Order: sequence, then structure tokens, then C-alpha cells
Amino acid sequence: MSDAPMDNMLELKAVVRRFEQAGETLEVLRGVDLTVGAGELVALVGPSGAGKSTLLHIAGLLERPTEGRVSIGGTDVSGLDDGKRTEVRRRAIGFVYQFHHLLPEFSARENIVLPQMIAGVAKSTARQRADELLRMVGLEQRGTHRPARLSGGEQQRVAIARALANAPSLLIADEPTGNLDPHTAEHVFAMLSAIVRQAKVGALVATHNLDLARRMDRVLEMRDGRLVEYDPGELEPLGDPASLRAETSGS
Ligand SMILES: Nc1ncnc2c1ncn2[C@@H]1O[C@H](COP(=O)(O)OP(=O)(O)OP(=O)(O)O)[C@@H](O)[C@H]1O
Repeated sequence: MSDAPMDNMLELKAVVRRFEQAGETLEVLRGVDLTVGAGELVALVGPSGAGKSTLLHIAGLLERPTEGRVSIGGTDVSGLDDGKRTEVRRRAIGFVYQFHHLLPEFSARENIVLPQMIAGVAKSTARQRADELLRMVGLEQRGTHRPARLSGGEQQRVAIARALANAPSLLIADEPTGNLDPHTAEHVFAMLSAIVRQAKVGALVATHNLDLARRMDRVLEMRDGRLVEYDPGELEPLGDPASLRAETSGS
């Protein structure tokens, strides 16, 4: 078991990730320390290729670090075998991507029921929880609709509800509003952040969107394999992260 405080939903310690490619070693993460607390929203920014996805995969237990330790919800998972890691991932981590990845042949409600059943929850309990989550994201009237009958923003709200289905400790989001128009993105992000804070989930959100990053509790930039921290309220005075400047200056 870990010595991580219980209110750290994610803790990475001295995480290194190297890739061996054509006889060359690429060190993408060079000693990353990171904590995400309960109810905390942390923005992860950085230029393309900086290693954000690699970091999200390690935090989401989809990949193992070459070195370093990972704790989820206060439990150090570094020594667990693949089967146990999958269990922790299903129970304790929710994922939201740029594209909703809902199953097209299932209704919104069924999309939220399924991950619970995979985690071993009884169907009646899973349905109750799905209805509760649909209410939470304001879609109680849309539960029977298949994804194709929902708007982009509604689809993403269902994806958020699905990610929260098993009451995870940690939410990992990769450009969660990247496929939405600015107005809808605003609405979906406001909903996401309210739920994260209320449910005391820790959220690690990779984004290129400066406006979004600013409204999170902390902004971390991946630079040269390490994380550099920015105070969201001080982004401009300190100078915006290079990646955000590049993304926002042309728009
Ligand atoms: N499986 C792999 N084998 C070899 N190199 C890899 C592998 N996965 C990632 N990389 C390399 O690691 C670096 C970081 O990639 P990563 O996808 O984490 O960046 P990113 O910041 O998420 O980029 P983007 O914003 O474009 O998604 C890149 O140089 C990439 O080519």
C-alpha cells in the first residue's frame, strides 16, 4: 500500500518514460512529479509531441512508466500485475476523449450502464446510477436516444456521465471540448468542472485551449520531459506557455 495522502486522487513520483526506436532511446518523460487532489482540475498543456498523451496513458494505467511510481486514489499500483491494474482502471479511473466514442447501437442510458456491468455492478443498480448521471448532466429526457440522435454537446455530456459511471477517483480528459463550437464547449466545460468539484473527483485535462486552462486550479506545461507549473490567474503576467501562445495567436 502507498503512503500517498488519501486526498490525492493521482500521484506520480519521479516518472520516467523511454522509448527505444531504431536503436535510439527517446526519453519523453524525464522525472515527472504530479499530484491531483480531490475536486481539483489540473490542466496539462504543451506542444504536439511534448509527451502529454504519454503522461495521460501512464496516469490512466494504460502504460507503465520505465521508472517511477503511480498512485491512484491513495493506492500505489506500481507493483500490481496487469489484471489488477485493469481492475483499478475500471473502478477508479474515468476517461473522456475529444471524440465521444459512445457505442452507436446503444442508447445513452445503456452506454452509461455498460461500464458498470463490466465492473460487476448489478443491472438494476447500474440503471439507477445511469439515470442519476443523466439527470446530473441535464439529459434525463434523452436516455433512450442513440448517440446519432444527440447533438455534439449532448454526446459529450453522455461521455462525461459514462466516465463517472463507476464513481472514479480520477478523471482523465484529453481535449474534452476540442470537437465542440465555443459556446457548446463553454457549457460542457462548466458542467464538467462543476461535477468534478462536487463529486470530489481529481481531473487531469490535456488541452490546447487557453481559456479553459485558465479556469482550472493549476496549469502544468510539459516541457523537455518535465512539468512546469503556472498559476492560472497569472498566466498572462508570467507569460503564457509556449504551446498556448502558438495555439491562440493565430485564432
Ligand atoms: N510507442 C511509442 N514508441 C516510440 N515513440 C513514441 C511512442 N509513443 C510516443 N512516442 C513518442 O513520444 C513523444 C511524445 O508523444 P506524445 O503522443 O505523448 O505527445 P503529445 O504531447 O501527446 O502530442 P499531441 O499533442 O500531438 O497529442 C513523441 O516524440 C512520440 O513520437
